[in-house]
Amino acid sequence: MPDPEPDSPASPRHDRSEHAVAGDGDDPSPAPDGARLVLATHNVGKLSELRDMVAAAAPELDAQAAVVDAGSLGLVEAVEDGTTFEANALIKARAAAAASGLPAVADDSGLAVDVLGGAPGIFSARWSGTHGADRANLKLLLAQLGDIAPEHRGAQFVCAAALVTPDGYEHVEHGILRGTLRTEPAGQGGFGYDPVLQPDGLDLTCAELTAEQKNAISHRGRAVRALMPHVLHVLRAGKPAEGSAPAGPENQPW
Ligand SMILES: O=c1[nH]c(=O)c2ncn([C@@H]3O[C@H](COP(=O)(O)OP(=O)(O)OP(=O)(O)O)[C@@H](O)[C@H]3O)c2[nH]1
Ligand SMILES: [Mg+2]
Repeated sequence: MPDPEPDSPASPRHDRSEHAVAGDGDDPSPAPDGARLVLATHNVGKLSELRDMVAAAAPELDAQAAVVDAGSLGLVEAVEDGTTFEANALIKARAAAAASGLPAVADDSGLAVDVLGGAPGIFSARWSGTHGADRANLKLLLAQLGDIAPEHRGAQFVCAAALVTPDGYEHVEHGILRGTLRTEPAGQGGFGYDPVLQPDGLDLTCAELTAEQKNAISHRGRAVRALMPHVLHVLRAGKPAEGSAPAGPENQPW
Protein backbone atom coordinates (compact mmCIF):
# COMPACT_ATOMS: atom_id res chain seq x y z
CA MET A 1 0.00 0.00 0.00
CA PRO A 2 1.04 3.62 -0.21
CA ASP A 3 2.97 4.25 2.96
CA PRO A 4 3.38 7.97 3.40
CA GLU A 5 2.64 9.49 6.76
CA PRO A 6 -0.91 10.84 6.95
CA ASP A 7 0.16 14.40 6.31
CA SER A 8 2.95 13.69 3.85
CA PRO A 9 2.76 15.69 0.62
CA ALA A 10 3.11 12.37 -1.20
CA SER A 11 -0.17 11.17 0.23
CA PRO A 12 -2.85 11.51 -2.47
CA ARG A 13 -5.40 13.17 -0.25
CA HIS A 14 -6.65 16.47 1.07
CA ASP A 15 -4.52 19.53 1.22
CA ARG A 16 -6.54 21.00 4.01
CA SER A 17 -4.16 23.68 5.22
CA GLU A 18 -3.99 25.32 1.81
CA HIS A 19 -7.75 25.37 1.36
CA ALA A 20 -8.45 26.49 4.90
CA VAL A 21 -6.23 29.53 4.38
CA ALA A 22 -7.67 30.26 0.93
CA GLY A 23 -11.22 30.14 2.20
CA ASP A 24 -10.96 31.69 5.64
CA GLY A 25 -13.00 34.85 5.53
CA ASP A 26 -12.18 35.51 1.86
CA ASP A 27 -14.58 35.58 -1.03
CA PRO A 28 -14.10 32.72 -3.47
CA SER A 29 -11.89 33.43 -6.47
CA PRO A 30 -13.95 34.26 -9.56
CA ALA A 31 -14.51 31.29 -11.83
CA PRO A 32 -12.16 31.50 -14.83
CA ASP A 33 -13.56 32.26 -18.29
CA GLY A 34 -14.99 29.09 -19.79
CA ALA A 35 -15.64 27.43 -16.43
CA ARG A 36 -18.99 25.68 -16.56
CA LEU A 37 -18.97 23.02 -13.86
CA VAL A 38 -17.52 22.79 -10.35
CA LEU A 39 -16.38 19.50 -8.85
CA ALA A 40 -17.10 20.20 -5.20
CA THR A 41 -14.46 18.13 -3.46
CA HIS A 42 -11.26 18.91 -1.58
CA ASN A 43 -10.07 15.29 -1.72
CA VAL A 44 -7.49 15.04 -4.50
CA GLY A 45 -8.02 11.29 -4.88
CA LYS A 46 -11.70 11.78 -5.53
CA LEU A 47 -11.06 14.82 -7.72
CA SER A 48 -8.82 12.87 -10.05
CA GLU A 49 -11.43 10.13 -10.43
CA LEU A 50 -14.26 12.62 -10.95
CA ARG A 51 -12.30 14.53 -13.61
CA ASP A 52 -11.65 11.31 -15.52
CA MET A 53 -15.31 10.35 -15.30
CA VAL A 54 -16.58 13.69 -16.57
CA ALA A 55 -14.01 13.72 -19.39
CA ALA A 56 -15.02 10.17 -20.43
CA ALA A 57 -18.73 10.96 -20.36
CA ALA A 58 -18.47 14.31 -22.10
CA PRO A 59 -15.64 14.18 -24.66
CA GLU A 60 -17.02 17.26 -26.40
CA LEU A 61 -16.54 19.27 -23.22
CA ASP A 62 -13.11 20.84 -22.91
CA ALA A 63 -12.73 19.42 -19.41
CA GLN A 64 -9.44 21.22 -18.90
CA ALA A 65 -11.07 24.63 -19.27
CA ALA A 66 -14.67 23.90 -18.35
CA VAL A 67 -14.29 21.84 -15.18
CA VAL A 68 -12.95 23.59 -12.08
CA ASP A 69 -12.60 22.31 -8.56
CA ALA A 70 -13.52 23.69 -5.18
CA GLY A 71 -9.92 24.14 -4.09
CA SER A 72 -8.86 26.14 -7.14
CA LEU A 73 -11.82 28.50 -6.59
CA GLY A 74 -10.88 28.86 -2.93
CA LEU A 75 -14.22 27.49 -1.78
CA VAL A 76 -14.41 26.74 1.93
CA GLU A 77 -15.08 23.11 2.83
CA ALA A 78 -18.74 22.73 3.74
CA VAL A 79 -19.67 21.38 7.16
CA GLU A 80 -20.82 17.83 6.50
CA ASP A 81 -23.38 17.59 9.26
CA GLY A 82 -25.88 15.47 7.37
CA THR A 83 -26.64 11.99 8.67
CA THR A 84 -26.66 10.26 5.27
CA PHE A 85 -24.37 10.15 2.24
CA GLU A 86 -27.10 11.79 0.18
CA ALA A 87 -27.60 14.65 2.63
CA ASN A 88 -23.88 15.37 2.77
CA ALA A 89 -23.49 15.23 -1.02
CA LEU A 90 -26.28 17.80 -1.35
CA ILE A 91 -24.74 20.01 1.35
CA LYS A 92 -21.43 20.09 -0.55
CA ALA A 93 -22.98 20.63 -3.99
CA ARG A 94 -25.37 23.35 -2.75
CA ALA A 95 -22.54 25.23 -1.08
CA ALA A 96 -20.33 25.09 -4.17
CA ALA A 97 -23.14 26.11 -6.55
CA ALA A 98 -24.09 29.05 -4.35
CA ALA A 99 -20.51 30.25 -3.92
CA SER A 100 -19.41 29.82 -7.53
CA GLY A 101 -22.58 30.55 -9.50
CA LEU A 102 -21.93 27.38 -11.51
CA PRO A 103 -23.58 23.95 -11.56
CA ALA A 104 -21.82 21.80 -8.98
CA VAL A 105 -21.23 18.07 -8.63
CA ALA A 106 -20.30 16.63 -5.25
CA ASP A 107 -20.10 13.14 -3.92
CA ASP A 108 -20.27 11.83 -0.40
CA SER A 109 -18.92 8.36 -0.02
CA GLY A 110 -17.44 5.89 2.37
CA LEU A 111 -16.89 2.32 3.42
CA ALA A 112 -19.71 0.38 5.08
CA VAL A 113 -18.51 -2.76 6.88
CA ASP A 114 -21.12 -5.48 7.43
CA VAL A 115 -19.88 -6.63 10.82
CA LEU A 116 -19.70 -3.02 12.03
CA GLY A 117 -23.33 -2.40 11.11
CA GLY A 118 -22.38 -0.12 8.21
CA ALA A 119 -19.61 1.85 9.95
CA PRO A 120 -17.41 3.77 9.29
CA GLY A 121 -20.06 4.93 6.75
CA ILE A 122 -20.36 8.71 6.64
CA PHE A 123 -17.47 8.90 9.14
CA SER A 124 -15.02 7.11 6.82
CA ALA A 125 -12.84 10.16 6.16
CA ARG A 126 -12.34 10.77 9.91
CA TRP A 127 -12.65 7.28 11.44
CA SER A 128 -9.40 7.59 13.38
CA GLY A 129 -10.33 11.08 14.59
CA THR A 130 -8.40 13.13 12.04
CA HIS A 131 -10.16 14.07 8.83
CA GLY A 132 -8.38 12.75 5.77
CA ALA A 133 -5.82 10.65 7.68
CA ASP A 134 -6.16 7.74 5.28
CA ARG A 135 -3.36 5.65 6.69
CA ALA A 136 -4.51 5.99 10.32
CA ASN A 137 -8.11 5.29 9.32
CA LEU A 138 -7.07 2.12 7.53
CA LYS A 139 -4.85 0.97 10.40
CA LEU A 140 -7.64 1.43 12.94
CA LEU A 141 -10.14 -0.43 10.82
CA LEU A 142 -7.81 -3.39 10.35
CA ALA A 143 -7.19 -3.52 14.11
CA GLN A 144 -10.91 -3.46 14.82
CA LEU A 145 -11.47 -6.37 12.43
CA GLY A 146 -8.43 -8.31 13.61
CA ASP A 147 -10.39 -11.34 14.90
CA ILE A 148 -12.98 -11.41 12.15
CA ALA A 149 -12.82 -14.46 9.85
CA PRO A 150 -12.65 -14.02 6.05
CA GLU A 151 -16.25 -15.15 5.53
CA HIS A 152 -17.46 -12.32 7.76
CA ARG A 153 -15.36 -9.54 6.24
CA GLY A 154 -17.93 -8.33 3.73
CA ALA A 155 -18.09 -4.58 3.07
CA GLN A 156 -19.10 -2.10 0.44
CA PHE A 157 -18.08 1.29 -0.80
CA VAL A 158 -21.14 3.55 -1.03
CA CYS A 159 -21.48 6.80 -2.97
CA ALA A 160 -24.15 9.44 -3.35
CA ALA A 161 -23.38 11.88 -6.18
CA ALA A 162 -25.32 15.14 -6.34
CA LEU A 163 -25.79 17.78 -9.03
CA VAL A 164 -27.03 21.18 -7.87
CA THR A 165 -27.45 24.25 -10.06
CA PRO A 166 -27.40 27.86 -8.80
CA ASP A 167 -31.10 28.20 -9.65
CA GLY A 168 -32.03 25.32 -7.37
CA TYR A 169 -32.25 22.20 -9.53
CA GLU A 170 -31.05 19.13 -7.62
CA HIS A 171 -30.54 15.51 -8.61
CA VAL A 172 -28.85 12.64 -6.74
CA GLU A 173 -27.66 9.23 -7.95
CA HIS A 174 -26.12 6.35 -5.99
CA GLY A 175 -23.59 3.60 -6.45
CA ILE A 176 -22.19 0.64 -4.53
CA LEU A 177 -19.12 -1.57 -4.87
CA ARG A 178 -19.32 -4.75 -2.80
CA GLY A 179 -16.30 -6.73 -1.72
CA THR A 180 -14.33 -8.31 1.09
CA LEU A 181 -11.81 -6.72 3.41
CA ARG A 182 -8.30 -8.14 3.31
CA THR A 183 -6.29 -8.49 6.53
CA GLU A 184 -3.24 -6.76 4.97
CA PRO A 185 -3.09 -3.78 2.58
CA ALA A 186 -2.03 -4.43 -1.02
CA GLY A 187 -1.48 -2.08 -3.94
CA GLN A 188 -0.31 1.47 -4.57
CA GLY A 189 -3.24 3.01 -6.44
CA GLY A 190 -6.37 4.82 -5.35
CA PHE A 191 -6.71 6.30 -1.87
CA GLY A 192 -8.41 5.71 1.46
CA TYR A 193 -9.36 2.09 2.12
CA ASP A 194 -8.62 0.96 -1.45
CA PRO A 195 -5.66 -1.23 -0.39
CA VAL A 196 -7.93 -3.50 1.70
CA LEU A 197 -11.15 -3.69 -0.31
CA GLN A 198 -11.17 -6.62 -2.73
CA PRO A 199 -14.16 -6.28 -5.05
CA ASP A 200 -16.33 -9.39 -5.41
CA GLY A 201 -15.18 -11.52 -8.34
CA LEU A 202 -11.61 -10.16 -8.37
CA ASP A 203 -8.38 -11.33 -6.75
CA LEU A 204 -7.03 -7.78 -6.55
CA THR A 205 -7.69 -4.92 -4.18
CA CYS A 206 -8.97 -1.60 -5.50
CA ALA A 207 -5.47 -0.22 -5.00
CA GLU A 208 -4.11 -2.85 -7.40
CA LEU A 209 -6.47 -1.80 -10.19
CA THR A 210 -5.68 0.90 -12.72
CA ALA A 211 -7.67 4.10 -12.30
CA GLU A 212 -9.71 3.13 -15.34
CA GLN A 213 -10.44 -0.34 -13.97
CA LYS A 214 -11.49 1.04 -10.60
CA ASN A 215 -13.71 3.72 -12.14
CA ALA A 216 -15.43 1.11 -14.32
CA ILE A 217 -16.75 -0.80 -11.29
CA SER A 218 -16.58 1.63 -8.41
CA HIS A 219 -19.38 3.10 -6.31
CA ARG A 220 -18.33 6.57 -7.52
CA GLY A 221 -18.10 5.47 -11.14
CA ARG A 222 -21.59 4.01 -11.06
CA ALA A 223 -23.14 7.03 -9.35
CA VAL A 224 -21.40 9.63 -11.51
CA ARG A 225 -22.15 7.81 -14.76
CA ALA A 226 -25.83 7.77 -13.76
CA LEU A 227 -25.61 11.48 -12.95
CA MET A 228 -23.86 12.51 -16.17
CA PRO A 229 -26.95 12.67 -18.42
CA HIS A 230 -28.37 15.23 -16.00
CA VAL A 231 -25.09 17.13 -15.90
CA LEU A 232 -24.87 17.18 -19.68
CA HIS A 233 -28.45 18.32 -20.02
CA VAL A 234 -27.80 21.21 -17.65
CA LEU A 235 -24.60 22.17 -19.46
CA ARG A 236 -26.09 21.88 -22.95
CA ALA A 237 -29.52 23.37 -22.35
CA GLY A 238 -28.71 25.58 -19.41
CA LYS A 239 -31.60 23.96 -17.57
CA PRO A 240 -32.45 20.58 -16.03
CA ALA A 241 -33.86 17.54 -17.80
CA GLU A 242 -37.66 17.52 -17.74
CA GLY A 243 -39.34 15.31 -15.19
CA SER A 244 -36.20 14.65 -13.20
CA ALA A 245 -36.17 15.26 -9.48
CA PRO A 246 -34.16 14.33 -6.43
CA ALA A 247 -34.68 10.64 -5.87
CA GLY A 248 -33.61 7.91 -3.51
CA PRO A 249 -35.30 4.66 -2.56
CA GLU A 250 -36.15 4.08 1.09
CA ASN A 251 -34.11 1.72 3.27
CA GLN A 252 -30.92 1.98 1.26
CA PRO A 253 -27.42 2.58 2.63
CA TRP A 254 -27.31 6.16 1.43
O1 LIG B 1 -10.55 3.52 -0.36
C1 LIG B 1 -11.43 4.28 -0.71
N1 LIG B 1 -11.79 4.32 -2.02
C2 LIG B 1 -12.78 5.07 -2.48
O2 LIG B 1 -13.07 5.08 -3.68
C3 LIG B 1 -13.46 5.86 -1.51
N2 LIG B 1 -14.47 6.70 -1.60
C4 LIG B 1 -14.66 7.18 -0.37
N3 LIG B 1 -13.79 6.64 0.50
C5 LIG B 1 -13.66 6.91 1.94
O3 LIG B 1 -14.68 7.78 2.30
C6 LIG B 1 -14.14 9.09 2.54
C7 LIG B 1 -14.97 10.08 1.80
O4 LIG B 1 -15.52 11.05 2.67
P1 LIG B 1 -16.18 12.32 1.98
O5 LIG B 1 -17.13 11.86 0.94
O6 LIG B 1 -16.65 13.26 2.99
O7 LIG B 1 -14.98 12.96 1.19
P2 LIG B 1 -13.74 13.76 1.72
O8 LIG B 1 -14.05 14.39 3.04
O9 LIG B 1 -12.58 12.85 1.67
O10 LIG B 1 -13.61 14.89 0.62
P3 LIG B 1 -14.78 15.93 0.17
O11 LIG B 1 -15.28 15.45 -1.14
O12 LIG B 1 -15.83 15.90 1.22
O13 LIG B 1 -14.10 17.24 0.05
C8 LIG B 1 -12.74 9.07 1.98
O14 LIG B 1 -11.90 10.01 2.62
C9 LIG B 1 -12.34 7.64 2.23
O15 LIG B 1 -12.02 7.45 3.57
C10 LIG B 1 -13.04 5.82 -0.18
N4 LIG B 1 -12.02 5.05 0.22
MG1 LIG C 1 -15.81 15.24 3.27
